[in-house]
Amino acid sequence: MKRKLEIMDTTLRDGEQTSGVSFSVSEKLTLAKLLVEELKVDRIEVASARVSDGELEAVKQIAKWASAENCIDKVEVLTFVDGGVSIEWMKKAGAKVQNLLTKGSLNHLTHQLKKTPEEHFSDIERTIALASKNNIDTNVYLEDWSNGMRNSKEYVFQYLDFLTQQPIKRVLLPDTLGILTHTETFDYITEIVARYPNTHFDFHGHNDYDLGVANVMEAVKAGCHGLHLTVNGMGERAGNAPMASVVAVIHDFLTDVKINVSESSLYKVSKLVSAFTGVGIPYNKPIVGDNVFTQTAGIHADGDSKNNLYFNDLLPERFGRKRKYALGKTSGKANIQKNLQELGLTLNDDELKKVTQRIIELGDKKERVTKEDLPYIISDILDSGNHQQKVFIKSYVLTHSMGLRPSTTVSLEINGELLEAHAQGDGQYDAFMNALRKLYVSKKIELPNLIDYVVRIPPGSNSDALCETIITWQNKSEEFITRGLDSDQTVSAIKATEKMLNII
Ligand SMILES: CC(C)C(=O)C(=O)O
Repeated sequence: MKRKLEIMDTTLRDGEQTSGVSFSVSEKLTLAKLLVEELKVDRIEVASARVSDGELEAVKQIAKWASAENCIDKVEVLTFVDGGVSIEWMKKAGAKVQNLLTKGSLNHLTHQLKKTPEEHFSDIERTIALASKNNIDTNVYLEDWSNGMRNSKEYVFQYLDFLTQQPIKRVLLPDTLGILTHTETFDYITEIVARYPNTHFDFHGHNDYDLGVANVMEAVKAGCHGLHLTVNGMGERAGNAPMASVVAVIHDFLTDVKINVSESSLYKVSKLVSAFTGVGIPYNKPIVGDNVFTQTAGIHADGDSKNNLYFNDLLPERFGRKRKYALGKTSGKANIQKNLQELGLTLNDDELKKVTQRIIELGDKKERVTKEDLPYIISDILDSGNHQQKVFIKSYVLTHSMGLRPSTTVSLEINGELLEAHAQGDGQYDAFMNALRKLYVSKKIELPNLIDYVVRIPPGSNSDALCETIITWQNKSEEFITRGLDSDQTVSAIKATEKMLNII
């Protein structure tokens, strides 16, 4: 039978200790509901007592909602050994579970509180009794517990001997400074769980050495009963163990425990927290980063079509996401084919080769191409293929300087003959057209009139790779359109113009 593991989310308390982050009252309420109702965490720590009027209002609103939903016991507040001030604050807020911050290392106790263990224990005992009297349940944090285990183990066990006799619900073991290795985490928690088999222990891991997830894994293996996590790993300094990675690790590797958290809501919650905090999610953040389900190398896309050779157990669909195939220098035909399939498009070999070539060229220019850009590239390539090219724009110089009229020098090859002209205009493109007109007048050819000029970027594309210029021309009574595609707006107009020169 699987052992139940409680997940406590502390995004709204420790997560808010991320430098520069502050949630508004309504953001806290929205996230509290989402964490409990949709992500289905067991408990949420929503604030520190006494911090501000805003925090009091946030906890009041969360407590009101949670009471109405019969889940007030899931809402926890960090409190202090302060002679009852935090308890009064809890009463005003309507919260019913306090996470009391006490000292888990002799170092903190003697240097910060300047008390003896006995004095500290009796202050704690009074605080717990006062809470009970006011119908408030108590969990107890042993701040700096990890250092305590390393440097003052005797104190930690003296304290736990006392604490486990108190009317409390849980003991919370923080690696406050994120100093533990995974082996230490395993050894310390194994020792503690063996010594106090009837006590519920949570582990609260920080990520200073990027060992947050590894330590949490070892804490679970060692028998802890609950974990403290934050969405996107937000939190003090390097943050806390991140919710999404830990949930995936538990589901895939720690199969003797069960958790309630819903994998398919992780991405949505992660995005919302990022939007509320303004803290971006790194592209490569496991599970929730933008790029983590994107195959970039063509060989991977090819392998995906052959018995899913490049899949692992982290299937994007588990997390409400989709696999993507990047378009760029290294992506190759297989990635393009995967994107074409999604768009419902097919190309022959020659067209596919040309599209691949164009994407490689854009990649060389450091441009990022997306699936939404593809129809534009294809249309540009198919369009170019329709005309026998007899005019080539060989080179041009466009100048645009403050206080001077824009000017262009352009050199053209027409049926093998090289011609050059210089002109000024009201803008760079106007100067370019004036130079072309000069060249064509010398050949007694009248160029069509430009009657409409539209610039757009492929809709839905979130890349900055491409821009399309669509020009409508009038040649005597006939109207026609040419299009140019490039990452540079003026160049896209020049490409559309070169097409016109090859049509007339
Ligand atoms: C404030 C305390 C509980 C904390 O977050 C820690 O010790 O890591």
